[in-house]
Amino acid sequence: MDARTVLVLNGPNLNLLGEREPEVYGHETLADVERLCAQTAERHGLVADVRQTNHEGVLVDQVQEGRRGIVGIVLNAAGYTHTSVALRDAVSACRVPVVEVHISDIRAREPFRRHSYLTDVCAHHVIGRGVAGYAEAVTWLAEQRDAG
Ligand SMILES: O=C1C[C@@](O)(C(=O)O)C[C@@H](O)[C@@H]1O
Repeated sequence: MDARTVLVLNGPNLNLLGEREPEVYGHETLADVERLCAQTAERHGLVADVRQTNHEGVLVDQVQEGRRGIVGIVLNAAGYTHTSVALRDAVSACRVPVVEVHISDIRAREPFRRHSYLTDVCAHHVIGRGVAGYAEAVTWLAEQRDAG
């Protein structure tokens, strides 16, 4: 990772994109997300480093790894969004902007999804825009870098 890196972190069950509740998350897979992020980053002269883990501590480690010296982090923490103070604390410690992404509109789903521990510590949010939201998030980070 270096000053051209956008770190794209995906939490639990996002490895199942495409087969998991397609009526909610669509038919695109994590490989499609990876391709989209790589292409979007490349258009801005950046490099996307896309990862996925089902483990909370690993996600915390990955956020810490990206906390400085890169363009920013795109974070779809999936289920940990609604449960993890540890992840929120890791995001708070970041010196680079973190964009919260959700494929579905968590504000319009079950009540337990409406609260995010991450929202007020993230610099920007792209929620309910499908997989295309990842491209929006990468573009936002690229624009921030260009403006800064
Ligand atoms: O796993 C996920 C995916 C999600 O983060 C989304 O991208 O819409 C929304 C979360 O509530 C859920 O637990």
